[in-house]
Amino acid sequence: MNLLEANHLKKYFATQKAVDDISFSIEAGSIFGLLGPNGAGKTTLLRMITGIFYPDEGSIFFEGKAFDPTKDLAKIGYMPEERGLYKKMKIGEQALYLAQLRGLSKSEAMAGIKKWFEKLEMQSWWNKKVEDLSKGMSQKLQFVTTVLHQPKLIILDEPFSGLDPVNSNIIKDEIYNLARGGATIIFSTHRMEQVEEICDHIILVNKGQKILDGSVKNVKQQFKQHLFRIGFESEANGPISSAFEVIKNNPDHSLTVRINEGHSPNDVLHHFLQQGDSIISFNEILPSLNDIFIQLVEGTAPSRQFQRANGEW
Ligand SMILES: Nc1ncnc2c1ncn2[C@@H]1O[C@H](COP(=O)(O)OP(=O)(O)OP(=O)(O)O)[C@@H](O)[C@H]1O
Repeated sequence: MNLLEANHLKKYFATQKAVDDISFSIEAGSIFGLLGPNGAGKTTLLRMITGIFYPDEGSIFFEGKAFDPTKDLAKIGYMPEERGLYKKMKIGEQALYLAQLRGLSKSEAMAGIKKWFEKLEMQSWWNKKVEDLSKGMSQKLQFVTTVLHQPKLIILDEPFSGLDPVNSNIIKDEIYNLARGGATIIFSTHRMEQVEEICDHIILVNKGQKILDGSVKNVKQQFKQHLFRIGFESEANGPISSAFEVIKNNPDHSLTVRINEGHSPNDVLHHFLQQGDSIISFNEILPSLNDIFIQLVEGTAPSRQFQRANGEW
């Protein structure tokens, strides 16, 4: 079941087509990556999903019904890229205030804050002011205030910016836990390695248009270049065949090969076995999301790691 469906959304600012006919759907309980370069239209899309902007055209459905910000916003937690915390307010009071603003009673809010502050080791922060927190600490506070009211849809714009690796992992685990508990997550970022690790499904937007939509697995399959890395016990005897092209002879007795059209991985294995080579590993090399992103957004060739550097492989 889809928690959210966006149909042909358009938002123009004067002549700037910030979002130009974008449609997508988000399955309930999934982690959905909204990707795109600077100025692509991500924030504008998120602002429409959170009722900050009305679309010029198109429609949004939330839980199968036309999106109604007055009713549905209580079920959404949005952590925008520009953080909105009151600098002079104490941390505990602020969390309490924001939770009540999102519909929790004081006792529900207190219980939630206690649970989250313990989980994220923030208990000693209660009487500190926001202005006394580091960037990473205020990021954690913002995360807590986003999820405290147990929203069905959690929208996180660059949630790891400013976090050290330990805190990034803690927040990442909590994102998984929230999804496992049934929440749906929209995750907007430029950091492709995090997307690859966390997201089930992605869309890539560029210049206001959607240019890619699919599961992380399918997208990587779609852009694969038939590259394989074959490990040998000792140097391969006969690395010449019409079935493949050697892209790189690696120092660890392995070859990176590209399989030629009309041939299969079995043909490659067959060739080396016939040559009497002892194969110890055989792995497909799929492009990283970073490669795919750069290829689609910049129009450059993929798999930079396999491009010639100074004429050498
Ligand atoms: N309120 C606005 N008024 C005029 N133009 C706007 C407004 N908001 C966004 N834009 C323009 O719309 C386009 C998309 O902007 P948006 O903020 O949605 O991009 P983004 O993908 O979130 O970028 P970033 O990754 O840099 O945050 C940009 O060209 C931007 O200048």
